[in-house]
Amino acid sequence: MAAAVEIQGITKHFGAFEALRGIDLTIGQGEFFALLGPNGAGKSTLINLMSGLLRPTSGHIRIMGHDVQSDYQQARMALGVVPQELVFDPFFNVREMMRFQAGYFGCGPENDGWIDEVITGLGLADKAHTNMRQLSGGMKRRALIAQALAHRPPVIVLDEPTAGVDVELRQMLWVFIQKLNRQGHTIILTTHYLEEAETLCQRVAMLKQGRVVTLDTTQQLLRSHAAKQLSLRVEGVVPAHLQTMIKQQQGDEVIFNLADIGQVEIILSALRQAQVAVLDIQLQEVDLEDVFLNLVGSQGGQA
Ligand SMILES: Nc1ncnc2c1ncn2[C@@H]1O[C@H](COP(=O)(O)OP(=O)(O)OP(=O)(O)O)[C@@H](O)[C@H]1O
Repeated sequence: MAAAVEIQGITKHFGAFEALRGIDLTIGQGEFFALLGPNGAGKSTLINLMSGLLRPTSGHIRIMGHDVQSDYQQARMALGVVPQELVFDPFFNVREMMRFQAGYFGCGPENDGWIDEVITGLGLADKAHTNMRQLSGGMKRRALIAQALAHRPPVIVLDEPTAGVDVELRQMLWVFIQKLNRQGHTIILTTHYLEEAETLCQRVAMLKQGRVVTLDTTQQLLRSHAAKQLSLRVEGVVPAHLQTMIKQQQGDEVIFNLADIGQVEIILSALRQAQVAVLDIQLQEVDLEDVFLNLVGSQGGQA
């Protein structure tokens, strides 16, 4: 698979602080890729390096084969970044803003069909002639997504695109982005909604303190981090030899990590022998959130 994004030996220091400590990552063309990590892990810094807003301390990034520093114009044209913050030009309406943005990347009237497709796909059709400053917060968010897509970039980066947006926009955005992905666009997503990454993304990189701590397919990550969990309500003290399998214990509720389904019988018979009564049983699938917390912890960022 040809590379959409190649990140080689990237470090980024802010003074003495090392925000990125050597990132190597290749994202293939047509992938739907998740970049995950706790607050401060370095996701936005990496995205700002990809878009050329920041310069790396060392290393190289290429977008669709174009070096972000030595071939900035081509690299930037290949990339559409939906930023976290709502920053917009208050003087344009939605369509004008998109035309202006596309024009900045050298697109002319031939691009208008695409602009209409994006406006419709994001549910902005009846707001196309509304001035940006008159849009509600949710509509502004849609318009900013549209703006990032205006020049039809092959690589699309979505930095927390659904933070604080309503369910309707979230669903509409994902239907549209999945359609673009099927058409061949590469999608890179950072999100705190891990179920989104689990549903949408084929591969996941997890960042912690400026390093990639895990890089794998979503399926493999879920498979390799204990396929299931057994949640029990018990009366009595769980025997010591089962303690290493316990993921969490609160009051009478105990959650066990299962490496395989055969361990259910082992746990239940050990409890029976120890005369611990089982009041309730639930078998649960592990989700990406469990994997994430296992690997990076909730305090995985850097102070
Ligand atoms: N301009 C800057 N000057 C100094 N430190 C910075 C600067 N930009 C980012 N940092 C630091 O670099 C680290 C990584 O920040 P970054 O914003 O990339 O994290 P993040 O993973 O995107 O976090 P979040 O999920 O909160 O958006 C943080 O500790 C942050 O404080």
